[in-house]
Amino acid sequence: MEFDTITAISTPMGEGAIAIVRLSGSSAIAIADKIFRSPSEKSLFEQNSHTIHYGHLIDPKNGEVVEEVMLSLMKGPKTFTREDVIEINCHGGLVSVNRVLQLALINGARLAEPGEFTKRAFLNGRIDLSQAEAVMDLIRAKTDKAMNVALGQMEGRLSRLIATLRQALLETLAQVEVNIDYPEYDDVEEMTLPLMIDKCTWVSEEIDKLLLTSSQGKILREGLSTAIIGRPNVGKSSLLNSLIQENKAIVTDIAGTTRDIIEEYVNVRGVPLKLVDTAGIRETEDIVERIGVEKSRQVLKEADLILLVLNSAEKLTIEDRRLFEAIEGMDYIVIINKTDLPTEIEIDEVRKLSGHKRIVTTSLLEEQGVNELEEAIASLFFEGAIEATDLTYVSNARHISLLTLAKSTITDALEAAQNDVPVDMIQIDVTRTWEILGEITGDTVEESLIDQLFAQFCLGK
Ligand SMILES: Nc1nc2c(c(=O)[nH]1)N(C=O)[C@@H](CNc1ccc(C(=O)N[C@@H](CCC(=O)O)C(=O)O)cc1)CN2
Ligand SMILES: Nc1nc2c(ncn2[C@@H]2O[C@H](COP(=O)(O)OP(=O)(O)OP(=O)(O)O)[C@@H](O)[C@H]2O)c(=O)[nH]1
Ligand SMILES: [Mg+2]
Repeated sequence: MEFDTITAISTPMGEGAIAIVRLSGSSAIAIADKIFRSPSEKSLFEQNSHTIHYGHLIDPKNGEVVEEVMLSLMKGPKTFTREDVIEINCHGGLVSVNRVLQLALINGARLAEPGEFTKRAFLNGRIDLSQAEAVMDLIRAKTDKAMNVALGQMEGRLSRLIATLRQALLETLAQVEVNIDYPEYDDVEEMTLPLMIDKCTWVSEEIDKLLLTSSQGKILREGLSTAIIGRPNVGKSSLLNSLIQENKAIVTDIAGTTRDIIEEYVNVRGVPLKLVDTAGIRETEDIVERIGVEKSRQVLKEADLILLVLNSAEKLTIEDRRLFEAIEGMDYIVIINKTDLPTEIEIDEVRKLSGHKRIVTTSLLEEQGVNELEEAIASLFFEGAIEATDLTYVSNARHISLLTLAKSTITDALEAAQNDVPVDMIQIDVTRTWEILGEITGDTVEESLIDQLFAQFCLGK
């Protein structure tokens, strides 16, 4: 496909020693040639692809030197976008980068939309939609594991699996057509239904496997939403601070210190946590504190994991017991804090209240027990997890919802086939499944959705 030539700043604005302005499109080299002069005065058209050149940017209107740069020349189709690509490495700093961008714009390039370079890689067939989405996930990845999931998807793992499933469905549909067109087989249904049942069962099982990875995949991507709860003054904010190894949350000996929700991302032994420090939960007359307590209850509802903090130096209270009730059935770890003080808490009672759940004792003041807690979090997450490396994870909400939809249409097809529903009815469900799976890779997706997806990218990507 032929597109106009786009340009954008591909590095963060106003940060860093060097910045990159990127151009892509059929006139990228011509535009660069107009504004770039190397000491050898050789035209860029005479240079080989994938070479880098030192020189100056010159304003062709007045011959003035605009910048000193390094320029990379990459001729299509072996480029990020499959088009001719020029990358100008200029000095960092807002003025320099903007000058270079202006020069490119004045000389025939158009300002790229967010994600438009990656969109071209998609439109020119170098990557499919799920791979393009992985590029975005990669930028946003907060941990090694999240990055590996994105890399796997970018390399086309999910795409290949989806393509295999679609191919199987297509072949089944083709075979059904053959059976219908050649009715020398006296019973089309008899020929066709077992084949359909067989293939639909396989596709359905594969979709199930993918969906099974989705909760872990989503957590790797977005972080395990982890709420720190407990009565006022037990050490919740101290816990947040020691997990993130910074003093983000205010810690005082005044009960009711934390009134708003504090959120922090941390990487605990490869598990990304979105940690939420909450206001201590108690009945309170203070209006500000009460709003905080209400929010804490809300956070509690949405959490994937609860860290319940108790005070070792006090007897269990009715509020502690209520908290145990509130988190029943959820994943939680009990932390008995302040073990440096004389023990008052009824440990056996805590064991009973928490059932089989793990209990960790800490003295956050003396920095004791944090390692054990980290271990408990990591083992909870990876417990029973299948070998993470050779799994194709699904982590993207759009993909998960499409897979769920595909699962329901293939189940419809399967049930119909098992109940001797006429073949042409089953064909509709199988075709629909094929279409839905195609939306993941972008084969059967609408243009407006494509635009919307790429618009979420950062500028210059
Ligand atoms: N300077 C710079 N660094 C960058 C990028 C970039 O665009 N520019 N990337 C941007 O995100 C990433 C690298 N990703 C890339 C992916 C594919 C191709 C590419 O040219 N693919 C060709 C194969 C080239 C070959 O075989 O030699 C192709 O698939 O046809 C280039 C970069 C990270 N670093
Ligand atoms: N002795 C002792 N004191 C601790 C320990 N951990 C925290 N503290 C102290 O307990 C007090 C309360 O700690 P915070 O972390 O603010 O408690 P919180 O649960 O966030 O309290 P609220 O925000 O008021 O609900 C502070 O004075 C801490 O220094 C510990 O292990 N031992
Ligand atoms: Mg607090």
